[in-house]
Amino acid sequence: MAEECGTGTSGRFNRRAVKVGEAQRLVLAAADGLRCGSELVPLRESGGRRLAQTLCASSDWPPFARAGLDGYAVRAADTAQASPEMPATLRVVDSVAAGGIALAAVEAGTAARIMTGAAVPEGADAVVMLEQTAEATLPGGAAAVLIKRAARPGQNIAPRGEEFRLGAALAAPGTVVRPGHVALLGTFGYAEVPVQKRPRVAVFATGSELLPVAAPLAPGRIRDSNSAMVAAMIEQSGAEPMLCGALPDDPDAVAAALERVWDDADLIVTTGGVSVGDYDVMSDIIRRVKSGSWTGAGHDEGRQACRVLFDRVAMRPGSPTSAAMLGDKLLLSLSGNPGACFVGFELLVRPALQRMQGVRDALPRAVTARLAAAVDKPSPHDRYVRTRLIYEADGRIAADPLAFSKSSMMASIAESDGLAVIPSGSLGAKAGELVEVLLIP
Ligand SMILES: Nc1nc2c(c(=O)[nH]1)N[C@H]1C(S)=C(S)[C@@H](COP(=O)(O)OP(=O)(O)OC[C@H]3O[C@@H](n4cnc5c(N)ncnc54)[C@H](O)[C@@H]3O)O[C@H]1N2
Ligand code: MOO
Ligand SMILES: [Mg+2]
Repeated sequence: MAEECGTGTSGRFNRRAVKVGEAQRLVLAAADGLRCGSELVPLRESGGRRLAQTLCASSDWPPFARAGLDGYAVRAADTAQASPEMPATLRVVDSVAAGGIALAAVEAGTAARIMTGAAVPEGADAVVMLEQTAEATLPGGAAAVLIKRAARPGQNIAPRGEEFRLGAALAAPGTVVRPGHVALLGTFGYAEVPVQKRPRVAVFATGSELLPVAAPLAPGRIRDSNSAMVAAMIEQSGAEPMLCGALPDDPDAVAAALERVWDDADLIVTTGGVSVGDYDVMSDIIRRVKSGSWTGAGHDEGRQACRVLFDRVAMRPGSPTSAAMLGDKLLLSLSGNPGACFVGFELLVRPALQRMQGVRDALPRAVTARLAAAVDKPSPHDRYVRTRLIYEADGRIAADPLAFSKSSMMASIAESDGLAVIPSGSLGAKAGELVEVLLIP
């Protein structure tokens, strides 16, 4: 079937590996042109989304000077000489609950009973907690309060604008909305929140050996686990997966399937079929792109315009990972081997999705860690080894390379929270060596 794709075997082995950093630069530059725009969502649905613009305080916060506890609003000067033996006696002119407004100002010799969160009445400059007061009655029957200790001006009052001034920035574009942001946005009246639209990502597995997850195993066949894994990673990146199932090893069927999702997808991710084998169908598509046309005759010209970004990356696992622009769509073709598919996603797809959501700093974050065990496999390319990070008591980090970490293996994927970068050319790395570890969310 691969021979029918138009280019035969010529060019099959003619693939120049680009460095990982170069592949990331190419993908991020492409993703910059794939911004998905913004939308308004109700505040309660904004958690986990990325802000589309800087959001600002719509008032001072707090919006009025308010009591920090239950007590009496007083003029500090009236209490300057107060002591347990000689308390200051103040006439109580009002009682203010949170949400209420005092009808009377606090003038010399008076106080207002006040509850936590209530607006401090005019004239008062301190609040004395209930526990430091006693109720009394003045000759003539008016209510009074005894203050047993001098109050400091400003005590137990949150002044207007203490936390935020009107117009202060609350969060920058690209910020992931966390529960604390939701609280701020609610406080400032953002019933709807402008967030980045979720990129829609079409996911195709390729390989005639693949069975749906629900199917029983059959001789020589395996279930398509990459689609579900990639969909989970897409969701974790704030985007929306469109699962398109498994495609047979037939380039025309693949081209037709890519065209079917064209209008709905912002990005297309495929897994499998990128190496040099007879049935490696995505390599056929990439070779068609190289030769200038991937759709076949009679198709939309805009879709035909196409360009290969790279068809090999200097990394292990995932060296055959390929990328192309098909018209204005970005195609990222990951290896079929689950370990390589996972690493390819972390290094290339997640950064692309972040950038499409307005994140400048889209590449994986890295820490320096000490290898807990040797990785003694030499490699012509930088090797990204699935590891478990151990945060030690002295603040140092150890990286424990996981077993069953071959490209074709899955057991280590679930357990890994980092990719230790073992530089190319070496004999690997010894236990105790310091290495860079890319963090996996
Ligand atoms: N002669 C050479 N052979 C291979 C080379 C090479 O350079 N020369 N590269 C090897 C490397 S490195 C990798 S990585 C793989 C890449 O393979 P493909 O991306 O072409 O993937 P497939 O051939 O389709 O499948 C490989 C493997 O993964 C299984 N697979 C595929 N899709 C899924 C899926 N959706 N869910 C679970 N498992 C999947 C598939 O059955 C195969 O076992 O090529 C090496 N070969
Ligand atoms: O580069 Mo492949 O992904 O090692 O197995
Ligand atoms: Mg293959």
